Amino acid sequence: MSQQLTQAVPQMAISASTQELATLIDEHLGALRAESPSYRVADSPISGRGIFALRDIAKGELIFREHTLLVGPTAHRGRNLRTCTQCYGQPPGDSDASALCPAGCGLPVCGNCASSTRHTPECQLFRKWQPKEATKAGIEPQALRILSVVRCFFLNEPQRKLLYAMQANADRYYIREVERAAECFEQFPRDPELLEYFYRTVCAFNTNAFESRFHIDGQEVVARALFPLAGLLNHQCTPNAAHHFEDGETIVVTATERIPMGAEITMSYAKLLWSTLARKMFLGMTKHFMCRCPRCQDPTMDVVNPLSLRILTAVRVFYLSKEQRALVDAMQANAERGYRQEIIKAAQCFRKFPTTDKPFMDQLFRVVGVLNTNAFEAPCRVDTHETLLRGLFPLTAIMNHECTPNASHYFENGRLAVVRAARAIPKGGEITTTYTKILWSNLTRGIFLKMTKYFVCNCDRCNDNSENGTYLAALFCREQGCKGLVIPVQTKTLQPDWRCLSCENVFPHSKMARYQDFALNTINNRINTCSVRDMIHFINDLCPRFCPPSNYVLIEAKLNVIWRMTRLGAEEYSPEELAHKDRYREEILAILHKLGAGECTLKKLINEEIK
Ligand SMILES: C[S@@+](CC[C@H](N)C(=O)[O-])C[C@H]1O[C@@H](n2cnc3c(N)ncnc32)[C@H](O)[C@@H]1O
Repeated sequence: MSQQLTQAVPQMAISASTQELATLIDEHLGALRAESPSYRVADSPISGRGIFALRDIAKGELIFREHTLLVGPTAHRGRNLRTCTQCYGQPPGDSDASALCPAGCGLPVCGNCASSTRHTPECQLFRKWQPKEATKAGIEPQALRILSVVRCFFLNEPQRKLLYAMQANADRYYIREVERAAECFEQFPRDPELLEYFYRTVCAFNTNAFESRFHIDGQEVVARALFPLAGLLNHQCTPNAAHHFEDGETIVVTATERIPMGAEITMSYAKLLWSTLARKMFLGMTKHFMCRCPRCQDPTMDVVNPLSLRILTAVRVFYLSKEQRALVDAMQANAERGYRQEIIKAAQCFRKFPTTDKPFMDQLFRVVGVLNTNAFEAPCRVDTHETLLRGLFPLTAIMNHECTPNASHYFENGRLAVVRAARAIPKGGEITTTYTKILWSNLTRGIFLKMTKYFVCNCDRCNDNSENGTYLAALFCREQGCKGLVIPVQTKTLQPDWRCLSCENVFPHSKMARYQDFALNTINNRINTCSVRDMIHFINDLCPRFCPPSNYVLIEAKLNVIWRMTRLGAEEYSPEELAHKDRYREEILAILHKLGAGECTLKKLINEEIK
């Protein structure tokens, strides 16, 4: 494939602002700046500024190494948030609460880093803003559950008395349970006295009943049950007793710690791991009280809040030197209003976030724009603890995108980016990297770039609908009896027509997009649920019925098998399975070769896997 973007350009254009940026980057690199670098920052014909070869660069040659300018936790919901925000190791203990800074800033930090000079200013700032708690309450929906209330009619006299002695919060919402049930019957009793009894009972139920979970023949059953003694236990967010159900009719209450004589035995009505805010909302709305236990009074005992954690990287800009801040200011920030949400949502996690300070907020909005346009997610490992960092590497980020780029980058422990030539780069050629996965098809990359990076790529690969004969987008023809390959016709649109290479029939994009989605979902579902062994069978025997072997989704599935088998070790697999893995690897290397990817990161990873 001819590489139009990387052809030598005779004269490099360098505007004053680009020169200023280049100088700032040199200072940022410090000792990592080579004495006579093989590249320079200049104005790019692709977009804005880019990096260009100052001399011929050989394939595989190191182009530069760069440390982060700004780095912090990615703080993705659902990932392990219990990571020290300074050293990225795992704080001791096994709960989120034990990982949080004892001073109350709401950030997870290990014992060593809690008093470090790096944490102190961040801690002071977050405390000044007064962290609230993690948001999002899980409030249980009210269902129509009148049967258990009706059963009270069948209680004997002492049992009824006991029921009447139980607390019954008078909530109109509870009463609606009776009203909604009444609507289901033609002849629901309207006798005021009986209705009054119903209302009282439904309130007692809602105030005291448990949802007991137990198993019958392997099936989980949820029942609504009244246990008057257990119902007497008051709530504490960190209680001294726990309960479980032996079956729908027996509750067992156990002390979780030594309870001294005379002390009140408590249980939790809310889930132990819920945040303070979630617990408050649940208790307030469903149990009608405000808890005042020590945990509710002390937000530092709460779980790690991903929203306030994520803006840490942006906040760290305030601790950079004047020159470093100038470098951040000189970086591109795509004007995507959605990026601001990150700051707005985080601000809501603090009682005193300076939202009315416009210059401060504008600065944060700009920084978060810079981060979203330029930052990388780089894996980092401390001992056995693995995490993803969000790092700003200004020089690495200046590289423009090309779908089969001439340079590859990787990270050393989250804080050092290394950029190498994947192919020979002629003097004056722009040095490019890829923002997408290299094996994705033209359309998939196009949609990803448009939706997340806000541009349309115009590289040679994007303009070749066969992608150098790899046919990564190809699907089977929808015409009966024809098993030909169908590929997109036009290249500069995200909704092309598709044509069969055998029967030449043309299909609308909507039809082929549905087919591609079906293949993607079917294969990805298997990846998520199948063992490696079953996956190999699925790829070899079932996929060929509905997905051409060149399709990128199938190629990615083979890559997934390779990584999973590598992780578990060869001894786990039969010689036949290992032979399939070798075949998949050769197929993928052949595709990379066809694409002209050279010594790209994926090839490097696959070759390292062989070792
Ligand atoms: C990380 S920045 C790259 C450096 C940028 N050119 C600059 O001047 O700072 C990413 C942005 O560069 C632009 N860009 C990068 N590669 C591009 C390409 N192949 N075609 C069009 N725009 C591109 C897009 O605006 C993208 O959001």
